[in-house]
Amino acid sequence: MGDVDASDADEPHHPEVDDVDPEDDTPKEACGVFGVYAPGQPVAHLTYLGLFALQHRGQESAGMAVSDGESITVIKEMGLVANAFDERMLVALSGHLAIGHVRYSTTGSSVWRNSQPSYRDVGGIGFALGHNGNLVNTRQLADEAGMLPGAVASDTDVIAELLSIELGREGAHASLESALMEVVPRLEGAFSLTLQDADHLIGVRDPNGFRPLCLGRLDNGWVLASESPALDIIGAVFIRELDPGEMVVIDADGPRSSFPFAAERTDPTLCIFEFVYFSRPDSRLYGRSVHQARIHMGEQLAEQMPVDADMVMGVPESGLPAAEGYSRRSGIPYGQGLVKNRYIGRTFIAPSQELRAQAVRMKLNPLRENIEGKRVVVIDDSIVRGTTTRAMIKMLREAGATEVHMRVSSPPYRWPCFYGMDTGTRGELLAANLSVEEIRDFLGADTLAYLSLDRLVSAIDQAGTGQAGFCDACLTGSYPVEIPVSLGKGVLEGELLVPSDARGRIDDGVRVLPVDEAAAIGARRAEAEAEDRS
Ligand SMILES: O=P(O)(O)OC[C@H]1O[C@H](OP(=O)(O)OP(=O)(O)O)[C@H](O)[C@@H]1O
Ligand SMILES: NC(=O)CC[C@H](N)C(=O)O
Ligand code: SF4
Ligand SMILES: [Mg+2]
Repeated sequence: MGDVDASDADEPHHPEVDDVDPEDDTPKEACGVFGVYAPGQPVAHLTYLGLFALQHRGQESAGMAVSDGESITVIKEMGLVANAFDERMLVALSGHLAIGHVRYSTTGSSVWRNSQPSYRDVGGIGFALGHNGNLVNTRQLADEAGMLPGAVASDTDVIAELLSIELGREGAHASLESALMEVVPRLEGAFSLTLQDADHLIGVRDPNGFRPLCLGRLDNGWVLASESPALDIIGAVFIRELDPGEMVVIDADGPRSSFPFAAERTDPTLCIFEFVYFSRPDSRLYGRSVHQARIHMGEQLAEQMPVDADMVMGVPESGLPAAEGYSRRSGIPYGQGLVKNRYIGRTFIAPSQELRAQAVRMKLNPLRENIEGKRVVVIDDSIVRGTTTRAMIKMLREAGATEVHMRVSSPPYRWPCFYGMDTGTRGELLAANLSVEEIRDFLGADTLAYLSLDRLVSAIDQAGTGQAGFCDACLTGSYPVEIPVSLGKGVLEGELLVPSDARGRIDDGVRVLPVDEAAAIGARRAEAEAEDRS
């Protein structure tokens, strides 16, 4: 197990685990953060439960830091929450304050050293930090602070280092809060943070609010979490979402707010994919039910792209609510056409190259009796590289579907994300270089249609009123926070930088295929054809 105390929290003495399978082509999650301030309560257990509820946001590593007012203990391990902690460990972790983290890496490879929380102890102030999001000025910050190559590998550790430098400046800061006021305005990109020192729990949300963060109340305490189901699971009452650009400090006097960012930087652009795919359906974002929003997406899709068919089915899990909506609006009966193996998470890793072709069948299996002889409308929330969708359609035809009409409850995913989701480069994105008709042909569907952006936004609006404003950069190429010319996951690890190819907008009239992207598409087609032959 990966238990360490604060004194050796930064020693990379654990076996390193390679990056997750490069063949896995489903969208990657954003991380999950959690924090609880609750004197007299088993905060380590509460953090365990909170992280369990956020497991869908990251499955590479899990960790927590617990303070008893004197010292902070950090425990982190590669893998799932259930693997990282056990009862014996949690019982030993007494304290009144804790933070927790589940990781899906976006800057810095998936190794124990980069797992979170990050811990530092400087100038008599020990602190731990958990981060959901991704900085876009990581290299610049590391250079400005004079960090030596290899000193840190993740953007989160850069934040921890900057805080350490501030706390180490003679007479500059008496508290973590004061150091944060200095450091967070220098960060650019996406960051929902939870932090703690011995006696304070702190939450910070970047001025765009790319990633969610909410505040909840326990009988005698307070909770911060990426998503509201993490509050439900520990019996906390949802109070509100933190505002973009807000910092909340919680201690014995309760929570207090401040806004450390320049007012002109505040520009709410919550990731629209939190509604489409990332967040749990039982989450509330911008005061709206994610489940209801997904149902409305399906209804809008039925209005926008109707089709004559016998049955509507969803691709489990996240395609199911939109399928319900499509069925309701179209009047075509809803049925279950696929069963998903519940023990395979979102980061299913194909055990070997040979087994990769079977990977989708291990994840999804058709219900022949429901499909045979039917014209089916298949609803999914998104297609990233399309391998899952392509294999799934083939499976449905083998199970006897006479027609397969694919409907996607979001627009084509054409641009890479730099704000906390790891989708790879443009060359890896199916819709980046192919027309809808070419994608339909590649997937082997009879028809294919995507929900328009206007209708997607209006579906979310139908689920409630209140704050709005979205990032839709992966759909439009319009990035709310500027991306440097080159930005890649290994920006601090000496890897060849991956060109972001991120600027500008799609010109639908002209498709320009850089040589490497054309090669990537060609290779994928050849691979698919080889699969077909086997
Ligand atoms: O680009 P593709 O290969 O077509 O993959 C896209 C699929 O991956 C995601 O589902 P995932 O299985 O990760 O999770 P879910 O069960 O929550 O829907 C997404 O919801 C699509 O179904
Ligand atoms: N997906 C995320 O939110 C990742 C957080 C951070 N950028 C990391 O790589 O650890
Ligand atoms: S680029 Fe896409 S996935 Fe990334 S934050 Fe924006 S909407 Fe979300
Ligand atoms: Mg899915």
